[in-house]
Amino acid sequence: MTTYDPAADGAQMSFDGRMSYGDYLQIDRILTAQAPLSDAHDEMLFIIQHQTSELWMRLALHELDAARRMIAADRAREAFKMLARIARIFEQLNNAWDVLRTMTPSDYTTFRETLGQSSGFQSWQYRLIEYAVGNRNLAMLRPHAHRLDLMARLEAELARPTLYDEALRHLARSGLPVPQDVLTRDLREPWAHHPGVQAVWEAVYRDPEHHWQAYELAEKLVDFEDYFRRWRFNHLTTVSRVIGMKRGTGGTSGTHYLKRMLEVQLFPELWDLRTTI
Ligand code: HEM
Ligand SMILES: N[C@@H](CC(=O)c1ccccc1NC=O)C(=O)O
Repeated sequence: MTTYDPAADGAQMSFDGRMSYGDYLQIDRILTAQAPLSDAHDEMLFIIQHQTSELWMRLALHELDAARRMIAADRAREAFKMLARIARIFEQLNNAWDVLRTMTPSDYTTFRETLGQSSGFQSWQYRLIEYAVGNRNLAMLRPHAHRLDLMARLEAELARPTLYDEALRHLARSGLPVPQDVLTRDLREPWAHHPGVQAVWEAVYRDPEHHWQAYELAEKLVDFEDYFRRWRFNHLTTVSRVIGMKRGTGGTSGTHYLKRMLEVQLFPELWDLRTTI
């Protein structure tokens, strides 16, 4: 059998002056951005795990922005596709923990010191996601105070309605009795459980056929929160496996802090209604 020659099949082989794969995707820039500070074998894994996570977070933010715009324009059906994608992105991030978990405590201690006081706690994209979906803790702005550009982005996010705000405004426009104080709330505040909102969602879930779009939107939100929680849980489990009860490099109590974050509920009424309907 003769060796297969892709050129004979028509494959383009000459990229002098033509845009190639690497040009379009800026592969050189991505693949020169790994700079381990130690000789530890696992530091490359650690860096790539975080860099790929940040890339997926970039896409999640892109989708979250578009989903909110669609809901604000009463084009909820188009937002469903984006919300489904965001949940899948989180599934991807969840699966990625399996790779990092191959790093034992012995492996990690060989380079943990080189990380100094840096920590995922300072990920501004992660904070933007938390803010976009309603977990608006202003204390989390402080690690970014030295970067005015990032502060401006985080502040701009805090001035915008969250995903949940947009969903509730959409429901109000469609005629459901969303309480007025919810629609005019201080957007910089974290979401607080509201009985009037729960009553609206209860009405939707008691009669899905009459509120099909609101019902579908609610399930998309729950799905997202479900995957997001799994991410928090996987993080906590990985951290317990790798550093036990040690304090975090970012200065927090470590697993204790992460356990507390696991208690955050983004859309509390959507969970509580399951008990009451
Ligand atoms: C061996 C692996 C890891 C360990 C031991 C670890 C440990 C920790 C600890 C202890 C904290 C609390 C903050 C502190 O004091 O440092 C934290 C926060 C955080 N980590 Fe990790 N982490 C690991 C992997 C990752 C990965 C792969 C990501 C993905 C981007 C990540 C993202 C974050 C984020 C976003 C926070 C802030 C969470 C929040 O404020 O709710 N971590 N991590
Ligand atoms: N907080 C971790 C360090 C850590 O995981 C980390 C360090 C630098 C950049 C990203 C990190 N990932 C998540 O916190 C620790 O205490 O070991």
